Amino acid sequence: MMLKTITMQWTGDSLILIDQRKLPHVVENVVCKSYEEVAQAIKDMVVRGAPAIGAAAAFGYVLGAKQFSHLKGEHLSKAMQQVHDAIARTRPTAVNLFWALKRMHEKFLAAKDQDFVKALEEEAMKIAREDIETNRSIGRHGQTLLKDGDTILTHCNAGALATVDYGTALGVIRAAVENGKRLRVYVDETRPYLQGARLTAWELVQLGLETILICDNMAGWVMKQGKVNAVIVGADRIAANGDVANKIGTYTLAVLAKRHGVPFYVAAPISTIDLNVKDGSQIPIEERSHKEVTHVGDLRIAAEGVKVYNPAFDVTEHDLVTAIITERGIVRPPYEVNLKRIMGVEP
Ligand SMILES: CSC[C@@H](O)[C@@H](O)C(=O)COP(=O)(O)O
Repeated sequence: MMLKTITMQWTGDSLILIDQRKLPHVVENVVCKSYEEVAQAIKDMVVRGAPAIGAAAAFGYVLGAKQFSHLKGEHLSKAMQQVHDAIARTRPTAVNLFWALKRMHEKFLAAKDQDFVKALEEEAMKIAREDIETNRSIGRHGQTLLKDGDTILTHCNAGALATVDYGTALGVIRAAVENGKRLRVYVDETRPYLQGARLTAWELVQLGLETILICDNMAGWVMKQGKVNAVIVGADRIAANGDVANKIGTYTLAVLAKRHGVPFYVAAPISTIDLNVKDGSQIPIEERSHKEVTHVGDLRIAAEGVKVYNPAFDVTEHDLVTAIITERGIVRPPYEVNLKRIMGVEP
């Protein structure tokens, strides 16, 4: 069983990840041969973006199963729980990580006495292939919201690199272009980790789109000048009421979009919706290293001794979200009812 995309390759006994920390200057891979190495790669952001983290976690779980395949009964169950927990501890906000691990763990529990490694590998491949299909479908639905000549603003990276392939927010843009619409895209640099400048700009330029990089604090002025027709972002977790956790700075953009009458769209798979979380206040927000703020790359830019606050995500309240684009269609308010409906859960 093999899989090869820009973001990841599954060879059967290793997960090869493009090292997103080094892009766009260096295109280099990190080879993971154990679940511990996959967990470290997620934690260190070799691989990042909610759907990509989910798929990588699933393959990490398979590697764990291979490492412990000599065990039986209780010993095996304990070891697989340990694999699950080690990968789950890496990053707290993107629910796709927990969604994929739950799916893998349930498969393991159901497979038990059969060839569980084979069953798990099949499940991980299914998660990865489904993700590609899902993103294409998000694109098909989302592109209907855009028209020829539109200018889009996006934040962070919700492209092929943040998924197994194709992307969510960038998937919508790609699908529109594939449908013959000419688009221009403003890309927020996305301080402090610079996913926009380093990853999204790289992807869009390769796709041949007119791509304009701006600093995050320019978005308001660009909107005020009437240069933006729609904002499209991805999501790390969507609460039952439609509140959206996404990369820090997303909330600011949503407020600005409201102020300027610009539609604010969130493109995300159903696996990003967490009905167990009532509203955004219950979503855990990851705080990352102070060095991401005090430094650009390895260059220190802030005074020694300064205090730092570095939340990696924020929550945009549902009333600021014009629509949520999923693989099953476009969801509009009231989200409380319509998200459940699209997920096939009784409201
Ligand atoms: C399709 S990716 C959606 C989100 O995961 C993305 O916008 C984002 O916030 C990524 O954050 P990151 O910290 O780079 O993993």
